[in-house]
Amino acid sequence: MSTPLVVSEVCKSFTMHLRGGIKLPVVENVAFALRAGECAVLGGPSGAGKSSILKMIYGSYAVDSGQIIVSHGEALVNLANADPRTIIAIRRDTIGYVSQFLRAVPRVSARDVVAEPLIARGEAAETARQKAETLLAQLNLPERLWSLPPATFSGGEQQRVNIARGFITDHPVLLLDEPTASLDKANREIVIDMIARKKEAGVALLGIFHDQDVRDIVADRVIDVTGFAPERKAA
Ligand SMILES: Nc1ncnc2c1ncn2[C@@H]1O[C@H](COP(=O)(O)OP(=O)(O)OP(=O)(O)O)[C@@H](O)[C@H]1O
Repeated sequence: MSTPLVVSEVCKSFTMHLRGGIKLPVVENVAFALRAGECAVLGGPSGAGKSSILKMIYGSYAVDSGQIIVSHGEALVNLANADPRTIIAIRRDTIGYVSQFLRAVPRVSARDVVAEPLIARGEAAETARQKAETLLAQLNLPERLWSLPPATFSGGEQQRVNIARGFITDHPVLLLDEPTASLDKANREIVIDMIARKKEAGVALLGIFHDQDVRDIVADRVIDVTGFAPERKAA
């Protein structure tokens, strides 16, 4: 079984420039590997560093030290020191990310927001839009909303657009930050089903799910982030 992501010895602290430059360590020596076809879940209390770990893997947060090795096409790339162009290419082709909140682009329809990652990978616009519609229908987003910009949608509607956008490509690694937080039970079950299908397709998923029921269903294993707490190491 392939291992598309290996995290080792990753440390992260935040420097508070407005507080005299003090350093707040968040996680130390983060280490785990993600296998194709599994869904691992980051566990631990609020503030333990779960979102920070996802953001480092997506290249949104810088890494202080350590390695995040991702299989990108034929190459192995260390995301911890990758240049911005490489990070953009990895986001286009290798690592997908569903955040908790949709960053809505003004005047772009929900259909096009969802289709955009496929078009960026070279898919014909019409094919991408059709696939977007299929996903939006699957997620029960009313058809009358498809041609509207999502800025005025409800929280749950925006989240479904976000999920469709994250799931439309066949990225080998998919990061999920609370993808079901604003959804009702019926739509949560649809997303659980979509996660299962990604696993069957060999995608490696890493998620944060505060909803215990969802977590119990989707998680093949839980990575306890408290094990990477700086305080514990010092003790
Ligand atoms: N951009 C930032 N600047 C400064 N501190 C930050 C930043 N992002 C996160 N932190 C701090 O890092 C710590 C870990 O935050 P993080 O969001 O990763 O935790 P979490 O486990 O995902 O929490 P939650 O379950 O509440 O979402 C917190 O103390 C938080 O205040």
